Amino acid sequence: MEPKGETQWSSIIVLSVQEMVKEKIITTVPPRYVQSGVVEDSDLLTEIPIIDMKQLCSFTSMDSDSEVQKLNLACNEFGFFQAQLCLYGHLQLVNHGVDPSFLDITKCEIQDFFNLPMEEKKKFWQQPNEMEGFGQAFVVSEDQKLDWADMFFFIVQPVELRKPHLFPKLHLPFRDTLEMYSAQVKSIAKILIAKMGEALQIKPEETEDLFGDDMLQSMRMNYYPPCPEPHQVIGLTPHSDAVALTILLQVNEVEGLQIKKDGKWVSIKPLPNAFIVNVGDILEPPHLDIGEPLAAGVEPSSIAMFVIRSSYSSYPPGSVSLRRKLVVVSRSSCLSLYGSSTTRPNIFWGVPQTVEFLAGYSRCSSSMSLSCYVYLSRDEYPSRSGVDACHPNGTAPHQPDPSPSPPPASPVLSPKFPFLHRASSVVLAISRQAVCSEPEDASDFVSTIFRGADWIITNGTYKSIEHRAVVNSEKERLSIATFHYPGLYKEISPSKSLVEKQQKGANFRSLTTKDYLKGLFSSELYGKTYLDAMRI
Ligand SMILES: O=C(O)CCC(=O)C(=O)O
Ligand SMILES: [Fe+2]
Repeated sequence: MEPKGETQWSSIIVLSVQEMVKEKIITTVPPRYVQSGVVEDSDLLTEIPIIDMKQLCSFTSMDSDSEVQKLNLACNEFGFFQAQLCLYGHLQLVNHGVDPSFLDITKCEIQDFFNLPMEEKKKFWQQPNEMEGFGQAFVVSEDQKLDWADMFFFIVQPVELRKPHLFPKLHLPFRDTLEMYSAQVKSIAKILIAKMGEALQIKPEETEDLFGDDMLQSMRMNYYPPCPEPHQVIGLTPHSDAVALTILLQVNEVEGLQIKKDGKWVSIKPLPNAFIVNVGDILEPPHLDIGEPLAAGVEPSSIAMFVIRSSYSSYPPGSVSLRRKLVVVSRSSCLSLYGSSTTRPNIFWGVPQTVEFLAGYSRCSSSMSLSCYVYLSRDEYPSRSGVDACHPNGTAPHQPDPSPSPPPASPVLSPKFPFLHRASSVVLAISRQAVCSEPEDASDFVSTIFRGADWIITNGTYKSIEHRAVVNSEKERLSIATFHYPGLYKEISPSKSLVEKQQKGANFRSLTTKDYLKGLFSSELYGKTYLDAMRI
């Protein structure tokens, strides 16, 4: 397999934060790293469920069952109120069978790797139109805020996808160490996925097929330098991992990982030599609560703002016509709601980019914002192109609203609507009222979208958790995340046996891991927006 092209993801090349901190005595944070929402101190500490791998794999069914049950129970702790099994997004893994002295060696060598002289590291730096190597990921615009971190990202498995100038060129014994680490972590991932499948009563053939020998594995080593103003920056932007399963190891003793629990950021205190396992988006459920239509005359309770960026779209231009279904709220009213607690933070406004199109519909409840996206072809919203005049400090200058034009005659998008289209940054607001103003159309519109959302493997069962990394003023922090995905050409879709069991009659979409990743890496990282964007 030709590695190039298959995994041709890219991120704009940026300077090394580690180098910047090393070379200059930095007393204030350069503007590009200053985040608009100052990172607040979190005294909250959470203990995440601990799963004992030895017990999980035990042949004594009693032990093994109870550990599988623990996996299930983890969900209740998170309080995701569904009668189904859910898995708490992060858990710690002990007794995982990886020799602690081997882990110590791995950690030391990762530290040495980041401490190589810049001349050496340059050989492994990202190249134009590449994502792998040293750098940052998800940088899609020259004005985008940057994380206070350097990373080294690369595909490890399958071997034929390794970039020739990266992994094979790593020095020894580091390369061998990583090779062994990769194999050991992969086998843990396989066991965990099999056990999750068992707990969910997914047919073993299904998980084995998806996560077989061709399973994709990548690694991301993170280096977070100390920062003179740690509350002004973010080490790693909030996100959920767009993978199936992440196995994370803290490389040094410095804490910084936080997860979002009940709407608050809480720190995780890792156990020594435990892996932190994180359920990714590919196993995450869609939220199907679409809410009640508003009664006539009732003001909309919420307006949602969304950004969708894209570098590609897979639907034929002009094939979608939803305009008649939606009334676009003026950008001024959108802005007046901007910053309210029911809308997402303002990061969306800070990134000027070319604009394609789109419309979104959302119902914001008090607890969470439910969202979905509908994409309109560019020529349906020509006047929206003013949106790219966003002001970098987080407020967008008001643009005149588009003048209404006659609604196109074509029908609401079909459930077969080709999927995966990420347009350049655009924010539109659609009021619930607007959607509800034409009840028939609205329900058609909404149900079409939500039917389409049923596509991720656990079909509404497991939960990926938003997390981030924060930094401190004293000490660098390092971690290594190993991501696991189905094979590059495997179709990601809800498990068939699970769908049958749940009798939901899901009308789900599927797409290959390759397309999924292509969409992912063409956008800025932010919270669960990628997953949300896939909910069409
Ligand atoms: O550094 C950490 O603890 C988190 C890393 C992470 O979430 C990631 O690499 O996806
Ligand atoms: Fe992550």
